Parts: sequence; structure tokens; C-alpha cells
Amino acid sequence: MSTTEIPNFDVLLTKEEIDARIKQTAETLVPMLEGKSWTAIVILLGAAPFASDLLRALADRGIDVGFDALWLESYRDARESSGRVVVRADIQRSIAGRGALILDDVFDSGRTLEFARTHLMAKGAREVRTCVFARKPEAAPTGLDAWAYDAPPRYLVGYGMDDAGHWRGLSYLGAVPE
Ligand SMILES: O=P(O)(O)OC[C@H]1O[C@H](OP(=O)(O)OP(=O)(O)O)[C@H](O)[C@@H]1O
Ligand SMILES: Nc1nc2[nH]cnc2c(=O)[nH]1
Repeated sequence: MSTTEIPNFDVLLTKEEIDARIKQTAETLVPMLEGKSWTAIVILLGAAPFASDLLRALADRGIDVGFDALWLESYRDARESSGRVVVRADIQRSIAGRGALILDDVFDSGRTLEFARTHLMAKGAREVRTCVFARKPEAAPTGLDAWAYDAPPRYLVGYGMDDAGHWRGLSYLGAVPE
């Protein structure tokens, strides 16, 4: 077994606050998703916990969506975007004629989501909607259909988000000390 001391991150949202925001976000998505076929596309790696919680919250509200993954990377182990989005693994099922609900953990420059939108439309998605857990203030307000949290301009960790590959498993949302 290996243990590591967890740095003193500033807690932005507790687990309970995250849970409440996921439920609220699911409520706002229900009217948009009702009555049509959708596949939720989780952007790996960071959005895995968010996607799993949101899918459960949607199912609790009577919304069943397909589920697929698109593994994109632009930061790797850095705190700044490389400026180039790379596909590490593509979706596994056809999205042709279906709505794509893109789920990501954080919206920062917006580059990753824009790439994913273009990619899925090129594969024949009927329409694309986007939902993220945290929206950074620098991000352009356009292009997001829903978000759970307006984050401060800090580097976020936990709830799927990493710093050089660490801390994705924290149950709270933290920020690296300034
Ligand atoms: O709006 P942007 O500036 O594009 O940043 C957002 C993206 O950055 C992170 O991905 P990263 O490339 O770090 O991969 P990861 O999900 O594996 O952490 C995060 O998961 C988002 O997908
Ligand atoms: N972990 C993490 N990844 C990001 N990608 C873009 N912004 C962030 C952030 O604040 N934290």
C-alpha cells in the first residue's frame, strides 16, 4: 500500500455541496433532454466522476441516455493548455442521428469542448449540447448549455481533476494554494 500526504488545498466545494449542485444541474437538463435520443459523451479522463454522478441523477429523474467516452488531452501534466487538443481514444458507438451531450469536468479556455463539438458533429450527431461541472471565469460564456459551478480563476483539483496526475480521487473540489 502506498500513501501520500494530501497538500493543503483550499476547499471550494464539499462533497455535500457537489452532490446538491449535481442534482440542480440534472434538473436543468431534464427539459432539454426529454423526448429525444441522446448519448452522454464523457471527456476523459477528468470528467469520469462528474459523468457518473450526473447520469445517476438523470436516471433518478426518468432520463435514460446512452453513454460513450472521448479521450481528449491538451494539458497532460501541465497547468497551462498546450494549445493543441489530441484524441487519445475515440467514441466506440455511432453518434449519427443522435444528440450528443458532452460532459466535461472543467471549462477553461473552451478549446477542449469546441474540439469535441466539431468532432461529434463531423461524425453525424443530430445536435450537440454541453455541460460541465466547473466553469472558469476566463471562459467565453457562449457555447455552454449547463454548468454546476462558477469557479474562481484558480487551478482546480479533486472530483476528477488532477495536478500532474494526482488528486483526481478527492471527494471535494479544491484549489491549489496561490
Ligand atoms: O477548456 P480547456 O482550456 O480546453 O480545458 C479543459 C480541459 O482540461 C482538462 O483536460 P486535460 O487535457 O488536462 O486532460 P484530463 O481530463 O485527462 O485531465 C479538463 O479535463 C478539460 O477537458
Ligand atoms: N485539473 C485541472 N485541469 C484543468 N484544465 C483546465 N483548467 C483546469 C483546472 O483548473 N484544473
